[in-house]
Amino acid sequence: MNTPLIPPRLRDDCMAMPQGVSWIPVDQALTRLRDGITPVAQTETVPLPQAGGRVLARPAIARRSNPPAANSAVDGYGFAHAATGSGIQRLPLVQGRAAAGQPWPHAVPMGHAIRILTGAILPEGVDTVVLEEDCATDGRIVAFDGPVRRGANTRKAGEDVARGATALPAGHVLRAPDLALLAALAIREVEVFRPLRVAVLSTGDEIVPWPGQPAGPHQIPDANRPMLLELVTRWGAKAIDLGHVRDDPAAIRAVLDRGAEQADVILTSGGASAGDEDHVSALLRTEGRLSSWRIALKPGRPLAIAEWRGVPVLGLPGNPVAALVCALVFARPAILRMAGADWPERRGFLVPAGFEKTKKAGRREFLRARIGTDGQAEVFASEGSGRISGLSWATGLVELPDQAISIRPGDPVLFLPYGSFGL
Ligand SMILES: Nc1nc2c(c(=O)[nH]1)N[C@H]1C(S)=C(S)[C@@H](COP(=O)(O)OP(=O)(O)OC[C@H]3O[C@@H](n4cnc5c(N)ncnc54)[C@H](O)[C@@H]3O)O[C@H]1N2
Ligand code: MOO
Repeated sequence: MNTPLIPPRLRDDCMAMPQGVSWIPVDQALTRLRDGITPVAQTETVPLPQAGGRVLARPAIARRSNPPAANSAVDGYGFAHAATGSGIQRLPLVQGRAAAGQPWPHAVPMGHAIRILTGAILPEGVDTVVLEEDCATDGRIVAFDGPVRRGANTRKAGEDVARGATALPAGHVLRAPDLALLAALAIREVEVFRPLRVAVLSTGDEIVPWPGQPAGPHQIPDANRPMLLELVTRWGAKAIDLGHVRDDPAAIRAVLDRGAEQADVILTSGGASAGDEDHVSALLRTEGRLSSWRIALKPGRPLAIAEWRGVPVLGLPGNPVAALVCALVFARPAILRMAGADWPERRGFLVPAGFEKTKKAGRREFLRARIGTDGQAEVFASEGSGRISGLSWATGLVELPDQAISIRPGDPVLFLPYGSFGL
């Protein structure tokens, strides 16, 4: 007699795991990922104007001080403090002037003053400057109300950075303000790590590559690939577009091989979970080295962290929302660290929740969010992982801790602006 089939109790929760199987907490998966990373070793020297977005391979050492010499912080009149006191001061003016780029080459006699402009090197005999707005003058004498503070309105040589000091450490990603700093310190070129090569690949029989034929009703345009290529480019990597492959293990294997030859890291999307056509995770498990899979994360639980022919692979879930969240939370720190930068921790700030939510304990959740005019975090109306419009609606993510179970309006929640992920 046939035994009747007995299904498990209906839970309708894709985070509910079979007996004995546990989800890997996000922090543990991130630690494993970080520990498995070997940063690129090759470096190159590039001229400063081309160094934006690159990662310093050596500390940047100041070749000159900033400022190089003591100078005036304002337009005014300079003199030796020792010759002044309390009450109205009247000092004869030296007939000349010290301006930025036009230093006064003589000494200013004790008890005299000189017209001086912002940025001008303090002439010999000058250690203090009084603002022109605080002075009266007839061109021969300058008068002001004392006492003035010794050294007022002046900047000391090297008060910002002294020659020989470390201006920026190795591992620093150069941004626009850093180029200003290094230029000021006469650093004309920098040694940086070579750009990381990141290959991006989409999978799925339903996916129509872009640019491609018009999509039929059973097909959808490839939304993940343009997103991921743009992200990795923004993160300073050289993006390698491996295109789109069908749900065919042989074809996916061949493209992963190509990726492992051409790139330092491979990002795939789709086929990460455990369905009949989820070949990416299956291949990574059987022929690669899968280190983490099934992460206690929503969205993005099927994220696969693995190696293919020695090259790290992040098998991102196909749902675009999950693909973005996994890219920001996992791929970004991995890519930056591999590129030689410090491992970036997620940085956000606490804001009052402008929403109410219950969640299961034991999973990290990321919600599409933005800050409303009241300063509270609003979340997108749907948590559906295919609702791509919410990604554009949002200006960041709210991260809910593993153990949180209920969030009420006004509770502090962590808001991670897109900008904190380099978007
Ligand atoms: N029985 C279960 N089914 C699913 C589970 C589960 O635990 N049990 N997990 C769900 C979750 S969560 C996600 S996320 C998806 C992830 O699955 P895959 O990584 O295997 O992704 P696919 O099945 O290939 O695609 C999912 C979804 O995303 C669309 N997609 C895929 N690639 C793209 C692309 N490049 N651009 C735009 N959209 C894309 C695809 O058409 C599917 O609709 O699995 C759930 N299922
Ligand atoms: O969690 Mo899936 O990763 O919903 O999109």
